[in-house]
Amino acid sequence: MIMKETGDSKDQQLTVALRIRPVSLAELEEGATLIAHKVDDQMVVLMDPMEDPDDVLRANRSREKSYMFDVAFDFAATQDMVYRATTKGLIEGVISGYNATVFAYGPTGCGKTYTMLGTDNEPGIYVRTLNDLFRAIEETSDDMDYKVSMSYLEIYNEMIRDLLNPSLGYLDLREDSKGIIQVAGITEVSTINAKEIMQLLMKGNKQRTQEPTAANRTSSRSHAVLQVTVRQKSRVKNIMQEVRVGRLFMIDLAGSERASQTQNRGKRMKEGAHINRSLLALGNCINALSDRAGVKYVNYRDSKLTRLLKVKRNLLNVSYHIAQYTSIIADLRSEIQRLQRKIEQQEPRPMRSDIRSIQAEVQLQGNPFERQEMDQLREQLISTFREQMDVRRHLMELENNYMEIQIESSRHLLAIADWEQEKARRAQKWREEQRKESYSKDESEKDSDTGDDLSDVPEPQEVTLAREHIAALLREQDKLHKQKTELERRFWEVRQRGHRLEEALPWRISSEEQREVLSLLCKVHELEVENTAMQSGALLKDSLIRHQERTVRRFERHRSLCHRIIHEQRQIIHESQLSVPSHLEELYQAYLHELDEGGLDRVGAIDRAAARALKDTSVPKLPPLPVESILDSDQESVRTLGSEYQQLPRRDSRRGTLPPLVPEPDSSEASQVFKASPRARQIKNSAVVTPPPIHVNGMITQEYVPRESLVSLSSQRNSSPDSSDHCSDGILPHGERKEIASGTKSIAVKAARRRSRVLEYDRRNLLEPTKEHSSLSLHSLSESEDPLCRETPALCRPASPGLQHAVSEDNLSSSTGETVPGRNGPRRSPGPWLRVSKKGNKKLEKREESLEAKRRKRRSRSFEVTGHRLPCPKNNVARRHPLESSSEHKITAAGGTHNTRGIGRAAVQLSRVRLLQAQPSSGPTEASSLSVPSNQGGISKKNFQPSQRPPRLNYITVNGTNPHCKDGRNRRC
Ligand SMILES: Nc1ncnc2c1ncn2[C@@H]1O[C@H](COP(=O)(O)OP(=O)(O)OP(=O)(O)O)[C@@H](O)[C@H]1O
Repeated sequence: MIMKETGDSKDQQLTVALRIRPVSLAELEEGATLIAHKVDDQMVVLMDPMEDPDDVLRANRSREKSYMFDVAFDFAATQDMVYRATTKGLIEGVISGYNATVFAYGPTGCGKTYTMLGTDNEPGIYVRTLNDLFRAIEETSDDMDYKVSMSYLEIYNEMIRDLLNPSLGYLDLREDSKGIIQVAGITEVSTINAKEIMQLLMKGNKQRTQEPTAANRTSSRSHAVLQVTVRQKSRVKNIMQEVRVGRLFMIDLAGSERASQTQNRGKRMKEGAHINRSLLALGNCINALSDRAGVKYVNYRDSKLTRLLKVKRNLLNVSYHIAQYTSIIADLRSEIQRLQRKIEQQEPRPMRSDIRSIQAEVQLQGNPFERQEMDQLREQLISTFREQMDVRRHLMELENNYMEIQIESSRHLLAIADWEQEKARRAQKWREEQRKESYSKDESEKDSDTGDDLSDVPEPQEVTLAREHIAALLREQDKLHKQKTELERRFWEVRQRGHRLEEALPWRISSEEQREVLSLLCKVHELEVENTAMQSGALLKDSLIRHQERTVRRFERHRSLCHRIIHEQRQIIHESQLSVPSHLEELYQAYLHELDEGGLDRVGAIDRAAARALKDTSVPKLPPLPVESILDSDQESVRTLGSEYQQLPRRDSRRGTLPPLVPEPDSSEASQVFKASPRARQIKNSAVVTPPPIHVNGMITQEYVPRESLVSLSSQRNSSPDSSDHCSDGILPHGERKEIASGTKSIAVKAARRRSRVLEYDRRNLLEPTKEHSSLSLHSLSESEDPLCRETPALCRPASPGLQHAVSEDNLSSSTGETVPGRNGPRRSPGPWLRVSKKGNKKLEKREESLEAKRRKRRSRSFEVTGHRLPCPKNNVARRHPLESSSEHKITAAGGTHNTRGIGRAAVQLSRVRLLQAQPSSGPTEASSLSVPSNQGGISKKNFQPSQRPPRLNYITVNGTNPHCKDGRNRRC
């Protein structure tokens, strides 16, 4: 019987095969009969040798037994059949680093040695296995480096002897540091010669302890173990070299016997006892290993055989020493050099066909006169093309510089605007202090100490420097503009010259082939020019995308600010239990709905996606540049971009109705303040396709084109020759910028004028017909700038005391010399807020009026600006509206008491909040695009606060796997 075992303890495979030995001649002579019969490939029947048909008492008690095996062979089976069925399949595993054991088990004389060792003519499993093993190694030796060693030993009476060198005596079993059992001092033979191995084995087998027994004349009284070790490692050098070791044990066990049958006595009997004990230990181990329920402990120590066969992990990782790294590196270097030599030896192949070499070939075929003519023409063409390219490149550089100057200018303008804002804030503070002091003094004293001392506030050095820089940048810009105009003119001329040469080709060159070659040359040049134009376009596009992304980020920031303001105001309403007009409530519901739907998030997402798409898209192929508009290639990119904007979903256009941006430090405040400047209008009318202009109270104040885009686009506009008449910078008309630089007028003054114009316009067109509207100019200011105010006046009421802030005492319109109509017009019902204010002191009201009258007389030459700050975020909001002051007279008109001031302050705050929302609004028509269906789902959100939005639940789905096994154990299944 042959058993084979493979794998480690977690994956045992045990195959049991049975071969029925033929009856020997001697046995036949003794009248023996065959009692084992193979029924099929797996079943064997063992007849009852004592069966006697005449024995009536045992007639119905047959002792016939059937046994099942993995494979069953009868006496006709050959050595090769047995080998193939039991052992051949193990070889692949062994050379891959697995262990395997094949052993022959059975009673003495059953044919174990014959099966394992065999004869010269009929070699058994040992030799056949080794033959196939060596063959397999040879087949894979290109990639792997193998080392095969072999040892042959016997275990006799629990003692180990080296069969290849018996003189060594008995050997010990030892376990090394890695837990591998080794036979200390055993002879290991490294050979791949099968014949040699056979001789060695035969020789070793003769050394084996054999004694004649009653059952077998050459009975083996020991276990013979042939151990074949295959070590392998990859031939590819690596830092961590993996060495795999596979072992194959082929064992010819001593025959199990019954003392009664062998009739052994004395020494033989003692041998038999050892044999049986070790076979029992082996049987126990096999049973334990083959127990599928998972036996935790396998007792290998009961016999030397089982200890030797103990299964251990057999993969060794060898960390190579640093010296070996050096050798690996050296190997790799030499490999690189070898490959480099190989590349060098290869014939150089032309990468692409060169137009000039083709031309040379063609020329060789033409006549000398034509050749000369062609040479001349070619030279002319090439020099023209070269010149064109030079000019084009120069233009690109200029445009780039131009853009940088504009960005730099924007930065300085922002610094100036910041200072104006700061100045206004200080003025406001100062006025408040003065006012407080004035209350504690009598009337006569007030006249002497209420002068305007702020005119002497020294300007910080950085602001002065900013003004100087702007002046220098303006000069630089002028210079660049002139250079650019000149270059454009040159480019035009050269381009025309090239065209004329191209047109002259047919009549100057008669050879069709040569004409073709020159045409090709022209084509190549055209492509080069196009390429340059594309690069220029790509640069512009990149810049626009960057600006756009920044704009979106700013919108998002601003949106979160609005959320916060709405939320806080809502809380005040809620806490004060104020009644909210129904239309305002509807708007609020619409706002909540939008939040729920994530509409604004989608807008942001669309923006980002569009920007990404633009970024990812390769530079679009531009159409051939017409000579007359070659310089407008960049504008073409802008157009493309514009059209891409247009293709965005409808919602995207709503961005135009969003509030104005809170500028970032690098953006241009001026471009914001002067958004209605001629320059901006020029851009609006340019070829750039943009969403509809944004109306604030009927006036076009801003286009959708982001401010930063305005800055960058301006350079492109200026690239056309006819742009020279316009302002030379991208932000402001030249004159205005010079004014800023010289500091004769502040930006604030300019903005105030514009604001007043808007105010006046609004008052006339929008507010007066609405009798409900307040006559307070302060309210008017806020309402006039907010479409929401027009639709929902309640929104524009003063905020609760919780939002009170300081109030400017200046009249914006009077400071700019323009009157505000309707100041004394009908007042809006004060509502609950005003009711609160009316509790004020009338005496104080009177005093306030009187003060106001005096102050108006002393009003400074220019208006005073205030810089109210919202609680958060400080800078952005404040900076955004440096000029949004409210005037003292408004307060007076509202009642002139302390309490009324309080109302006014609150109103200022509220109006500021709303200004942020309102400024870029598109008026009523566009504003409608902002509104979303109010609470379509009919869900009541009356008490719903933004902060109380239900948490979003994320469900995590684990696909198909249960972290716990069926058996409940927490391990990977
Ligand atoms: N399949 C076979 N075909 C022909 N002869 C066989 C076969 N099997 C065994 N024999 C012969 O039977 C005899 C006993 O065989 P063998 O020595 O191999 O038995 P064994 O199991 O090794 O006995 P022991 O355990 O006592 O060593 C040998 O002479 C051998 O040649």
